[in-house]
Amino acid sequence: MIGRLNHVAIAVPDLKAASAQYEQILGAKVGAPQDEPDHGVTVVFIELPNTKVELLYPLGEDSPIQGFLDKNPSGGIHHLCFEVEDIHAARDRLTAEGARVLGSGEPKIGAHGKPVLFLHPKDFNGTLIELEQV
Ligand SMILES: CC[C@H](C(=O)O)C(=O)SCCNC(=O)CCNC(=O)[C@H](O)C(C)(C)COP(=O)(O)OP(=O)(O)OC[C@H]1O[C@@H](n2cnc3c(N)ncnc32)[C@H](O)[C@@H]1OP(=O)(O)O
Ligand SMILES: [Co+2]
Repeated sequence: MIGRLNHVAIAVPDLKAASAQYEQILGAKVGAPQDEPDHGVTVVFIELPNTKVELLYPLGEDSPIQGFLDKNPSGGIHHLCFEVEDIHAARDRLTAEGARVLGSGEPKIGAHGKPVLFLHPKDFNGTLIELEQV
């Protein structure tokens, strides 16, 4: 069911500093910040030959990543995003297997304009999983 690793997301305390680090110290191709109010984050994508890094910074009062940054003030790996062909079929299969789909259970449009869903970290070895339909 899951396909390619679309991105590894890192929550950061300072988006500008983290972007500069990837661009200047790690020599990566860093995109411009994108506000995603529907998700409560500002994101920066870093294109790599085989996947992407998604830098995340809280946007707005009730950002879903604020709790994570409060617990991890220097930042940390926040989630893995896997690609799926059919996000509704994936959701239904995962739910049938007892996995918790976060939010309403209906996919939202993510940063790439594709439907995304999130699976509870406690059901996947302490790792927040995002699914993106490609
Ligand atoms: C623009 C979209 C973009 C894209 O790629 O297209 C994105 O990726 S948007 C990314 C931001 N959106 C989300 O993360 C949505 C899904 N996340 C959530 O709903 C919350 O973050 C949630 C429910 C996973 C955690 O929320 P919160 O931290 O406020 O809740 P708790 O404190 O109750 O946490 C419960 C439990 O889980 C642990 N936790 C929290 N976040 C993570 C994480 N990222 N990885 C691993 N574990 C996590 C937290 O420490 C608690 O554990 P406990 O042992 O009980 O302390
Ligand atoms: Co993501």
